[in-house]
Amino acid sequence: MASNFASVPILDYSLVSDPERKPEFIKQLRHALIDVGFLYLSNPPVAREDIDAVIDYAPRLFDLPQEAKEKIRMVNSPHFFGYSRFGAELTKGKTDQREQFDFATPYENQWKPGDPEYLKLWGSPQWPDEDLLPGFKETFLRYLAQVEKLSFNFIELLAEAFQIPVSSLDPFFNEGRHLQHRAKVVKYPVPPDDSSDQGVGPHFDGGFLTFLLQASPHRGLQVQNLRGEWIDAPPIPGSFVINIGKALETATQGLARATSHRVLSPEPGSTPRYSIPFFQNISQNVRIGDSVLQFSPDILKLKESRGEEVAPDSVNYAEYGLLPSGEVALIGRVKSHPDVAQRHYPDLFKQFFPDGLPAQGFAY
Ligand SMILES: O=C(O)CCC(=O)C(=O)O
Ligand SMILES: [Fe+2]
Repeated sequence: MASNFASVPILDYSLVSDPERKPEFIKQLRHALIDVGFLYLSNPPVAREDIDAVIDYAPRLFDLPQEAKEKIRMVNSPHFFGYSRFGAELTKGKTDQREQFDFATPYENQWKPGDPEYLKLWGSPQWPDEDLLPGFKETFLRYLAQVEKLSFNFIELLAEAFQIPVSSLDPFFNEGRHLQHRAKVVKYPVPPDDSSDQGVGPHFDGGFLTFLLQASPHRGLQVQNLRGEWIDAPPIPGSFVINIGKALETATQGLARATSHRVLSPEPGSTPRYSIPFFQNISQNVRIGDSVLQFSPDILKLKESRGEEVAPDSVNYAEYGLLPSGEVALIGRVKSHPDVAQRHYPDLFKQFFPDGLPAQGFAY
């Protein structure tokens, strides 16, 4: 029987610490991973005051003087961290009407001559001047550390839901979990009346799990169901939206479903929408095709119960199984931010942009 969905399920993390009710959580998780690819997580193990604080900082970050933002613009950073001006990217040929800052969990770049170029991708983020936004860096890092911990807990819950040993995930985290995860703070302004309403066009995320904090009360996030219909995923205060990236979909033989999603701009007369996605990474040297997880036939059969799916509007990442995950990520970044690539990765830049610098990047 087909299991199309009309809403995104809500899972309560407090069930996880209750031995009697944890099986209920695991069952709901299995359904959400296989049949939906999106879920809300209520009562997450992240301090409410830190969630509230990062939500409060979001508009203030964008309200910094333009020169303070430009000072940390992404083109300065070989790690693709920092500020991207409004409208810098296209998705499916249309401008994404958003402005963003890319930050990350702490990491010291380890690249040395002779290493693969993708090892340059992880390194120190650029932060705004402390005196302009006191406490932001410290608060945001404290928030990220908690979401990172949750991301590892959650991947273990996924192993339980799919009835595989937690240790079978080790190959994806083969540097002792010393990884760097990227997180953005995003602003979707109200577009002028005659403009498109594309906040970000239909896409899949790339990595393992995404933990999204919707940082203002606006609707706008939509998720594409199996019939191709767009379903609203409005903010639920105090909860995260969690979704599956293409790397995890590939690693689980498609059991965990990467689901197409998009954001519509705020309506005319409204106010800007803010969001804070956290993208869980895996080790840069892992080639997913070499580490695909194995499941029992009973678990694999659950995939069939999804029934027929129409082709989603998002375009696929074809390279996933074949290249080291760091290289897949670097290629994605090069396409999205050609100006950064031109400065820091000139050979790759020439390969992807033989005609020179385009006005905008191509997210997908
Ligand atoms: O802003 C949002 O709610 C979602 C953003 C998103 O899907 C992304 O940046 O990958
Ligand atoms: Fe996304």
